[in-house]
Amino acid sequence: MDEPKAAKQKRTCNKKVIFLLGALFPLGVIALVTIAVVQNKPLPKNIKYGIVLDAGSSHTSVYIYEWPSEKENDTGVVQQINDCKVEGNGISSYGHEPTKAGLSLQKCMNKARQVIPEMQQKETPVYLGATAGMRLLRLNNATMAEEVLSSVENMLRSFPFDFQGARIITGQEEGAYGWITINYLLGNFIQDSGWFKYMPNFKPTGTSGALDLGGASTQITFESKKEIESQENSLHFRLYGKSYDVYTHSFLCYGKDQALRLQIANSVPTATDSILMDPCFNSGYRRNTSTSDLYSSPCISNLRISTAPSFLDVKGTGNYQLCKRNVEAIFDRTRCTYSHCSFNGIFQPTLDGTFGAFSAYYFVMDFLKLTKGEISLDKVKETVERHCSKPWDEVKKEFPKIKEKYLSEYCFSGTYILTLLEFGYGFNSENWNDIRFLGKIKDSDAGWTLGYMLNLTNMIPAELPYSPPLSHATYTGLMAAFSILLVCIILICWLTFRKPKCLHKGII
Ligand SMILES: Nc1nc2c(ncn2[C@@H]2O[C@H](COP(=O)(O)OP(=O)(O)OP(=O)(O)O)[C@@H](O)[C@H]2O)c(=O)[nH]1
Ligand SMILES: [Ca+2]
Repeated sequence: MDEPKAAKQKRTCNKKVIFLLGALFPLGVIALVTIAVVQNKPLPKNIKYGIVLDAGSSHTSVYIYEWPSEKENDTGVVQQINDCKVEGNGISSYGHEPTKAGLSLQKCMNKARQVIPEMQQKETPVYLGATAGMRLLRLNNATMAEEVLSSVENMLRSFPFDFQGARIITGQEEGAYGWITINYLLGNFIQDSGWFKYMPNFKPTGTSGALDLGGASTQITFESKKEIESQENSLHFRLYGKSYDVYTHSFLCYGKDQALRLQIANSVPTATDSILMDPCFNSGYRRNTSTSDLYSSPCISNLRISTAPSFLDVKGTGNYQLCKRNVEAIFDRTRCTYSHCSFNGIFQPTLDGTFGAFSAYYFVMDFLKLTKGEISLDKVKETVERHCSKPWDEVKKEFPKIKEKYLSEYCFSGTYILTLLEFGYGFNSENWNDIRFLGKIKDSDAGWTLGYMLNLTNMIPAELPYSPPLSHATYTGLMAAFSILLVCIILICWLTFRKPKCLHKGII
C-alpha cells in the first residue's frame, strides 16, 4: 500500500528539521570555541618591579621583586627574582669614609639595570632600609650616620629608577615586616580570611611567628592572644579583612656579631698576658682582636676595662658547656616589672604557635644539618657540643670552601642560638619543634625587605578585595555556552511545534 503523501511529506519535513539542527550544532560549537579562544587569549603580561636594599650591619643585599600589575592586591603574587650581595662590609662600616658607602652599591645596582627592562626602570621604586649597624653608628656618631645615608642616597639617585628614600628603620619595623614577609609567603593571611573559611572542615592555620637573627640585632615577633603589657611591644594590623594583635621586640646588641663581642668583652678580666682562652672557638683556633675595636661598639661601652691590653690573642678551647655558661652571662634574667619577661627586663607573653627562624638562625642550623625534619632539642645540643669539641684543623679540613669568618664562629653561633632560644625566649623540648628554620620560602628570601616593600607600595589591603567566584574568562565562556544552548532550545521548540510550512503549501 502506498504511503499517504501527507505522511511522506511530514517525514521529509522532519528530515529537514534534523538536518537544520545538525548544521546548527557544529555552528554553535564553533561559536563557543571561538568565544572561548578570543576571551582566553593570554593578555600581554604587565609586570611591575620593585627594588629593596637591605643595609644590614654585616653586609648589604639588593633584592628585586616582580608581580603582575593587575593582581597586585592578591596575596602571594610578589616574588623575588634576583638578589645581589654587595661586596665588602655593611654601610655602617664606612663611617670614616662615607663616599665609599655609596660606591659599594654600584655593582649590584648596575646588575639591577640589566634585570629590569629599560622601559620599566623609571617606574620601579627603590627603597633602602638600614638596620642595626646604622642604629649603632647613629648612637656613636649621628653626623657620620647622616653622611653615610646621604652617600648611599646620592648613589641610588644616580640610577634611572624611582628612588623612594634611604632610612634607618626601627627595630619594631624590622620585626613587623619580617613577620609580614613570612606569613605573606606562607599564604597564612588569605587562608585565615579567604572564602574557604566557610568550608565545613576548615581549620585556620593561624600565623607563624618570626625569629630573625642578624649581626647586630635580633627580633622576635608573634601573634599573641594574651594582653601585650608594654605599648612599645604591641602591633596591630588589619590585613585582608582580619585583625592581628602582634607582639614584637628587637634586641639591639643581641645579633650574633655583637653577642660574640659581648661574650669576649665579659671574659677580658680573665685574660693573662693578653691571652684570652675562649671556649666558644674550636681548640687550636686563634684570632687577634684589637680591644679598641672591641670597645668601639656602643653595646660594649659599659664593659670597657681601662687596664685591658691593646690586643687580645683569643685562643679557642672548644668547650660547649663553658661556652654556654659564658653566653648565658650576657642575658640578664634577674629583673622584670611585667607578668613575664624574656631577658633584660623586656616583656614577653607566653610563646604561642609556630615560628619561622631565618637569617643567621638558618645559616648556622643549615651548616649543622639541623633544618630538616623533626629534631629534638637534646639532639641539637648534642650536635653543637660535638661540633665545638672538634679541633680547628679538623674543621678546616672538613670544610675547606667555607669562609674562615663563618667557619670559625659556628661553635659560638650554635651555642648562642640555643641559649637565646631556650634561656632567652623560653623555648623548651616541648615546643622546640614549633620552630622551622627557613632560608627561602618559594624562592624568596625570608627577611623584612619584602614586607617593607608590600607596605610602602600599599600592596596589602586592609579589607579583603572583592573577587567574584568565577574568573572573567569562565564567566564569559559560561554565558556564551548557555546563550547558545538557549538559542538551540528555542529553535528546536520552534521547529518542532510550528505548523510545518511544507504542509501549508496546500497539500492537505
Ligand atoms: N654562615 C654564614 N653566615 C652568614 C652568611 N651571611 C651572613 N652571615 C652572618 O650571619 C650573621 C647575620 O647576617 P645577616 O642576617 O645578613 O645580618 P645583617 O642583616 O647584616 O645584620 P642586622 O643589621 O643585625 O640585621 C652575620 O654575623 C653574618 O656575618 C652566610 O651565608 N653564611
Ligand atoms: Ca638583617
